[in-house]
Parts: sequence; structure tokens; C-alpha cells
Amino acid sequence: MSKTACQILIVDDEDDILTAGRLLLKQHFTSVITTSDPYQIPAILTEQPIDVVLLDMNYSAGATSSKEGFYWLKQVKQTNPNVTVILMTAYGDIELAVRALKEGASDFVLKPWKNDKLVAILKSACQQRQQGASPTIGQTNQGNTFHYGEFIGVSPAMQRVYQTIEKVGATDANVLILGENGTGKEVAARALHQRSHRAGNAFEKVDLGAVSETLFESELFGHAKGAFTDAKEERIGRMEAANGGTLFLDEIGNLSLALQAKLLTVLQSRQVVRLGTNKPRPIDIRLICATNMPLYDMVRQGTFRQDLLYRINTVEIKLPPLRERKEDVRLLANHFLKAYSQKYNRPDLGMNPQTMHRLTEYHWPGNVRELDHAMERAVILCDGNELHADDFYLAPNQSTANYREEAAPVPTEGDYTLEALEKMMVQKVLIKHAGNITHAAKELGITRTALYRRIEKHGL
Ligand SMILES: Nc1ncnc2c1ncn2[C@@H]1O[C@H](COP(=O)(O)OP(=O)(O)OP(=O)(O)O)[C@@H](O)[C@H]1O
Repeated sequence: MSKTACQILIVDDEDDILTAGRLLLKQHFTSVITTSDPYQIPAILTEQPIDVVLLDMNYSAGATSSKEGFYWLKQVKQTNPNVTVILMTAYGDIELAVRALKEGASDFVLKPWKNDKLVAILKSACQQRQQGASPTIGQTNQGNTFHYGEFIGVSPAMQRVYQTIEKVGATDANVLILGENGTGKEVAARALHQRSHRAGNAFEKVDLGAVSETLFESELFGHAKGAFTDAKEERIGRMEAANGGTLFLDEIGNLSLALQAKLLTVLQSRQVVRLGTNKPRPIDIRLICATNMPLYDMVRQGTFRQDLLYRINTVEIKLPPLRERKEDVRLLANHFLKAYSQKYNRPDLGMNPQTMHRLTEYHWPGNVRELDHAMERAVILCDGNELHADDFYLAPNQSTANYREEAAPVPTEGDYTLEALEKMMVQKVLIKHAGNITHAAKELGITRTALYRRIEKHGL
């Protein structure tokens, strides 16, 4: 096995860790130096061409605050800003590790480490040093497509998303995913779950925008038989169903203040009480929340509880809108074109450069979901073997362009079919809520999925 050309320094006060690390890493890297005395760090870095420092966060006996780790991280960066630092931290230190990443560490490993994982992290760090750039995650040479799990995209903004998912996926940290509709928040939540030790257990998604105020408690916490009129059977709630796994609360920004208080109580106590009972039941869940609403503004306006926000946002992932990553539009368009030409048996279908240009310039208010649906519709409706911009029915670029009032065809007498009326109603409500799917669906009394289906059906 050829070794990676890389000089690694391990700093830890426990000799056992140093020995285990040295024995493991010497098999994979050209040079491994160890020290149990962090005060030696500046001298070693000055005398030796160290590429990567694997640094423990606590040194004094019994210390757990990680203060020393931050101090030594700063010393390493001051002595040689180009050295890559990987921190070693105990399992519960996730918040500190996140802070360390902000302060210049490149990555962290949980102690006790898994040999394969540690070697992979260090190999990637060494490669990064050699290339002088941050590594791209999940790059595969499949034509001109770039995959990271289910995600497609090469833009720097998406690279940052992949890197954060890699770093926090394996932990139990609560994650808040922010982004417009259709940017991939659920894809990100599933990717986090798949990378966690909970991957073999449930991934329970609750769309809080679709749960009514009255059903919230029985849906989330469960109920006993007879707890209310329709409670014919005992039922466990979604929180208990997620036990041992991940609970994904989508559209958390839609919760009323009263329900926010109820949710917070459960998250703080880590216990649920089924409606109609008084027995608390412990829950072990990893919490991921998502919303397209401006939670920080809502806290300022008093419509979202600050204490709840701080409980759910240990790590934040922001999914960028598609219009801000034009390079990804190209990749996604090619990906969907390939998928739908296969699905609809149109193997000769192609797209000219002008059409691709129009797609990259379009503002995609519905983001990746809209591009996906637009491509499917274009593949189905296109007459020849070349897709044209007209096949996509792109509205002029403006934020609510898809739902402009003048575009709403008012049914004329004799045209009062249910279909026509439904289309008019959906369009009117979308206009009223400036294209906000959650609000429009709520007003129409249907789920967001049902609304998306109707938007598709009526070509809105
Ligand atoms: N980067 C991406 N690559 C490939 N497919 C993507 C990407 N982002 C999103 N998608 C696809 O777009 C659709 C919408 O994604 P998803 O449901 O995760 O978005 P969302 O942000 O949760 O939307 P909403 O806020 O409306 O619930 C899905 O079909 C998903 O697979």
C-alpha cells in the first residue's frame, strides 16, 4: 500500500492515544510525530514541515471545557496559518466543535475514533494541503454530473452545504435547515440522517404546516383510547415513532406561539405524555427542523420564541436559492432531461445552447422542484427532437411572476367546470400570498403536496 505524502503531528496528553494514533497512521502517511506536551507545538511547527495537526481539546487532568483546545488551535494558526488542524473531541462536545470550525479548525473527529474514518479525514486534509484548496465532497466523474448523495450541484454555496452535512451528520446535534421552497431542505435532512448512527432507525417527517392546531398534540405526542371523541384506539405520536431515529419537523416557522410552547416543553424534558394519560415516556430523537420563513425576524417581531430557536439551531444549514447558483441549473437541467427522456422514451431529445441559456437566466421561484417539473412537462409536450425555451413556459423574471393576476383566465359563462373554477381559485390564492405555498395551501385547506399537484395539473 503506498503511503500518502504528508507529515502529521498528533498532540494529546494520553500516551495510549498517541501510541494508537502513531501505529495506525504510520501505515498510511509518510511521517507521524507525536507529543503529549502542547507547549512543544510552536517549536515543532517551526522546525518541521508539518502539514496536519491532530489536536486534542483538553489537557489538564479532568478538564472538559476545551478552553485549552481553543488556545492551542490559536497558537497553531499564529505559528503557521497554512497548517491544517483537525480537532479530537469527546462525543458530547459537538457545540464546541462547531465553534472550533468557525475559529479555523478544518474538521474534527470524535473520540474514540473509528480507524477508517480517521484515516479518511486525514487523507482528505493532506490532499487539501497539497492542492491548496478545500476539497470537494462526493465528486464523481459521471459525465458532467456532480453528485453528493441525492444532491446535484457544484456551486461553492452547495459545497459548503455538503461540507456541513459531512461534519455534523454523524453527531446528534440539532440542525436547522433554512431555504426557500424546493431548494432541497428535505434532501439535506435525509442526508444528515443517513450519515448518523441512527440511519438504521426511523426518519419521521412531520409537515407542521399541514397539522391543524387541534390535532397537533395527538399527532405529535399520541393519545390514549377515548382521549377525545374520535380517539377510537390508542395511538403513539410521531415523536415516539421517531424513537432511536430522526424527527424532521418541516415548516417549523408555521407553528403558533401556543404550540411552540408545547413543543419546547417536550424538547426540554425529552419526554412525551400521550393525550388522555399522565405517564411521561422518554424519547431519544435527533431533531432536524426546516423552514422557508425568516425565523430571526419572527423572533424580533415576537411571533417565534427565541428559546425555541436556540434549542433547534445548534447547527444551521442555509440552502441557497437556485437563481444564485447558475452553474447548478445547467447540471440539474441535464440531469432531469436525461431522466425524463428515458422515462418518456424520447432518447433523441436534446437542448440547444440558447434554451440552456434561458434556463440559467430564469429566476426559478420554485427552485429545484420547479426546474424538475418544468423539464418533465417540456419533455412530454415537445414536438420535435430539440427542446426550445417556449416548451418551458417560463414567466418573465419577477418574484411572483408565475401567479400574476392578468394571467388568471376568468371562466366565462358555460365554462364553469369544476376544473376551471379550481384553477381560478388556486391562482387567486397564490397571488394573494405572493406564491407562498404554505400559506396558500393553508387557506385552501389542502396540504402543500396537494397544492403542488394542482399547480402542476393546471400549468400554473
Ligand atoms: N440539489 C439538488 N439536486 C437534485 N435534486 C434536488 C436538489 N435539490 C432539491 N432537489 C429535488 O427537488 C425537490 C424538492 O426538494 P425538497 O423537497 O428537499 O425541497 P424543500 O426545500 O424541502 O421544499 P419545501 O420547502 O417546499 O418542502 C425534490 O424532488 C428533490 O429531490
